Amino acid sequence: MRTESINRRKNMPSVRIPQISPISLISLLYALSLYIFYRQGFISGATFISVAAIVLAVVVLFYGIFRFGLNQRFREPSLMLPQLAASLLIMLVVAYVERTTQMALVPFMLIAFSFGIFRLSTASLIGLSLACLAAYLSIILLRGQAEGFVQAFRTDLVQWCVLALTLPGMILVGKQIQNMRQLLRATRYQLQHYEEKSARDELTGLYNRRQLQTELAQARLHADTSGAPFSICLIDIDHFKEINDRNGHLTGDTILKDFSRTARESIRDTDILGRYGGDEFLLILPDTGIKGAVMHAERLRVYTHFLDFQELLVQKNISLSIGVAEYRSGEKITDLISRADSALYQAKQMGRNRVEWIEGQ
Ligand SMILES: Nc1nc2c(ncn2[C@@H]2O[C@H](COP(=O)(O)OP(=O)(O)OP(=O)(O)O)[C@@H](O)[C@H]2O)c(=O)[nH]1
Repeated sequence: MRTESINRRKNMPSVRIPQISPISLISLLYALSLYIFYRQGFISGATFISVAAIVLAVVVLFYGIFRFGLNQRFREPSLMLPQLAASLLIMLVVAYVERTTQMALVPFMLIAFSFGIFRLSTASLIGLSLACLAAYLSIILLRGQAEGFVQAFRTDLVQWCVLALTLPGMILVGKQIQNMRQLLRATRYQLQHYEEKSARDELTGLYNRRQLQTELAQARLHADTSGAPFSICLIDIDHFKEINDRNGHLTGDTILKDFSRTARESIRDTDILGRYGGDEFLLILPDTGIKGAVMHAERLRVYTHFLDFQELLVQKNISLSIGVAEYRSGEKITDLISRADSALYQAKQMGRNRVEWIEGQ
């Protein structure tokens, strides 16, 4: 079917160049900020080089993991938690070793967390926040013990309190964003579902008349731009009124469904079959001229004629009359359908159970 083939095309894997993750970028920016500390004489060259080397190693490690698809082996392939934990750990260790870098700790920590709120569960976010706060408090206390609980210790403690009050706010915002994303995803899914449903005929599951008009317009556009031919077959089940009258409307419905299923199975992936109305069906054959279309129609007619409806029908079989027409460049779709309809009328007039087409196309 057409939708399936479109979906298949849409779902084809595109060549993706692995990128550096946002968290790795934050770590690199953090290393860059340390360069400023170093240039201004706040930290030693050795510290800067060591931190830069560690950050680079972590970035390369995660890049490699994503590049070779090793992340797919994990339950959460974005590896947000380990990435975030690694980057926060580096910042905390540096803050412990070089006190002045604490200035950069809070803003970078908040930026790192802001990425986490898109991927991590609330429980993971709370856990990570508590771990960070505990580690940061330990650093402050350890340093206070070593240097004495003086003014600097109180400043650090105030900064810690501010962070402790900011992080829950951040988690709250994150939860709101996650809820909104979930709602958006559900709405998009529902919209797709309704779109798909509105294009289908309820009884047979085939495209309905409205969708067929869209498909015909697309086929016409494609033919006009590419110069490739396309043809249509207007298919009608013979004496369907009689089938209904003799076997009941419900049996008629079953025949329509069974025929639709087998017809769908007998056409190419690129062909489009829809219910044009009542017992009439329309088959669009892209890249097919009149000869090919007549062949297709004839095959479908024979195929259908040999379908065994012994358990449903007194007359055991159904037959089709089919009118075929090839698109003439620039003509209106209504004219194309009208020619197929004339051919179908001819087929009915000539005794039914046959394929006809209008000569001189
Ligand atoms: N069971 C069932 N019948 C339907 C449905 N839609 C239309 N019909 C019936 O299909 C029949 C179509 O009959 P006609 O258009 O007269 O054509 P026919 O009996 O096939 O005669 P020919 O086309 O000349 O061979 C009508 O009796 C409709 O009521 C449907 O969804 N289910």
